[in-house]
Amino acid sequence: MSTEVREMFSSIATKYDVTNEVLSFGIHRLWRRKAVRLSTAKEGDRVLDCASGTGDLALAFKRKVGVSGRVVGTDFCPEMLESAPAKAEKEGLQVDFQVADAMDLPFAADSFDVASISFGIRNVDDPVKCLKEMARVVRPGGHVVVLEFGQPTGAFGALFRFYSKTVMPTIGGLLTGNRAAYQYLPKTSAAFPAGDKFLELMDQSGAYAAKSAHALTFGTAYVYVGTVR
Ligand SMILES: C[S@@+](CC[C@H](N)C(=O)[O-])C[C@H]1O[C@@H](n2cnc3c(N)ncnc32)[C@H](O)[C@@H]1O
Repeated sequence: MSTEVREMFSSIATKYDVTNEVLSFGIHRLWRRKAVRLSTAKEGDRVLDCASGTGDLALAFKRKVGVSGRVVGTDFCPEMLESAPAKAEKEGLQVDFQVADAMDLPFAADSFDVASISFGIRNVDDPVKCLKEMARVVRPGGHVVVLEFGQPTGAFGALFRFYSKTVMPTIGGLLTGNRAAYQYLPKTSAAFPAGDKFLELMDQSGAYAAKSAHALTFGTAYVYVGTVR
């Protein structure tokens, strides 16, 4: 499974940002800012962004923690990370990008104040193991922040399901040449635990003293925040 996921992201890596921008109408930027706010990260903090991809959330954290802070972005797909250092340099931001699996992080316990993962946890083989591993590298009292798609309900939900099942694969396919990757996205989002169900996964990890779920854009996405034991 993880090899297939890595190959899929490798195949869309160079077109990932532009496709993201088009398909989300730029809203992903607001969601990332909200995730940074909810993390309570502050100037000087050490932040690890897992499954960082092209680095957008890592860059958002670096803007927050400033020059005295440290941000590391990791991903198990080197091709996804390829454009991230140049994006950071263009903005004059110092972020360290490394290849690493979010379920087996090459960092000592308690190395970070915050660990994050955006639109990544849905793709890992074992989300509970990942939540546990992210908590391991964060100091007690620090935060793990997860940004992930949800399943909006009502009229907006119906519109979103139509959009994600028809428009997304068509536009995503045209822009990246990999229609299947943009069929995978709505399919996995529809099946992945959202809201209270995701909080149950956090409980199962046994790693969090407190947890909360914050719905974004009528539940299209959620930010989950866990306080590490
Ligand atoms: C949809 S992209 C999200 C990228 C980025 N976080 C963002 O918000 O745009 C999912 C990313 O998760 C990465 N990924 C999936 N499973 C992973 C794992 N087990 N360890 C590290 N990265 C993983 C993929 O390589 C891909 O870059």
